[in-house]
Amino acid sequence: MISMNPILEIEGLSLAAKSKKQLVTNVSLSVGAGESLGIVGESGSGKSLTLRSILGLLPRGVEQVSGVIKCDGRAAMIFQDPRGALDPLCPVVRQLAEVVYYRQNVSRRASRTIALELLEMLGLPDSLKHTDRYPSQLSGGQCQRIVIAIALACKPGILLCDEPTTALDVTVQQQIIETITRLQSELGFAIVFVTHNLAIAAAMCSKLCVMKEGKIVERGDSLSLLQNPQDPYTQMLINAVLPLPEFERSAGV
Ligand SMILES: Nc1ncnc2c1ncn2[C@@H]1O[C@H](COP(=O)(O)OP(=O)(O)OP(=O)(O)O)[C@@H](O)[C@H]1O
Repeated sequence: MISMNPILEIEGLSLAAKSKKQLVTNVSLSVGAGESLGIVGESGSGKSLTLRSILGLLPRGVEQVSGVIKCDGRAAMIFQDPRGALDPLCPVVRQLAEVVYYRQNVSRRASRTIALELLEMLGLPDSLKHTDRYPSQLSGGQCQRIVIAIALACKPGILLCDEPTTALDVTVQQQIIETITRLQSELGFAIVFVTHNLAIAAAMCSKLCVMKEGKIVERGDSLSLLQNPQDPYTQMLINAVLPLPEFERSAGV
């Protein structure tokens, strides 16, 4: 699965804990400009560590032992817990304007104007524009939209998403996924989307990598991988997606 015109290439990445325990082994992948790649796998399979290594954001106690990561463009990341990604003591519009100011190299006045435009792009209510609100005064979905706006303020060539909808309820999950997809088609950035939810990954991404115990066990186009999974672990993941119950249309129901 080599991408033409790759914006991100990872070659032979291995990560280990300070205790020498191997956490990620020989992971290689590439993502083309404007492409979306989903990384799926159960908890602890190494998805987040792989994603974090792209930005050099490995947690304390984990180190890269081999491999090369080439990212040919700006990368921005959205995390699982939107509230935790925001400063609780700073109004959200000010946080957004601050990133615009430093990343886009514009005046303070222009940074606020651009921040307000980003709020609009993310479909956030007008009330946020007039009164500066703190993260604790926003819903989880609104906080995640602010986090996405902050990521977009960096004008990324690639957006790294680490389970960005896991902490949200299902209807808000759907809205956030639609928002990311819409912005991708408007702005053209590539996406790496990490999730344990195969259905979400397949809906969002044209290509998938399946990770198990720190290794990629299968990869391919989303549709063919779902229709014809080769690895028993991928088959198990697909079978684990619960089907909707069929409602009986019996008399009186
Ligand atoms: N700071 C750390 N020190 C030691 N081991 C760690 C550290 N952070 C993560 N690990 C281990 O690395 C492995 C991979 O973790 P990672 O967070 O990448 O998994 P994941 O697939 O993203 O899981 P989840 O879906 O639950 O977030 C796990 O076994 C985890 O316990």
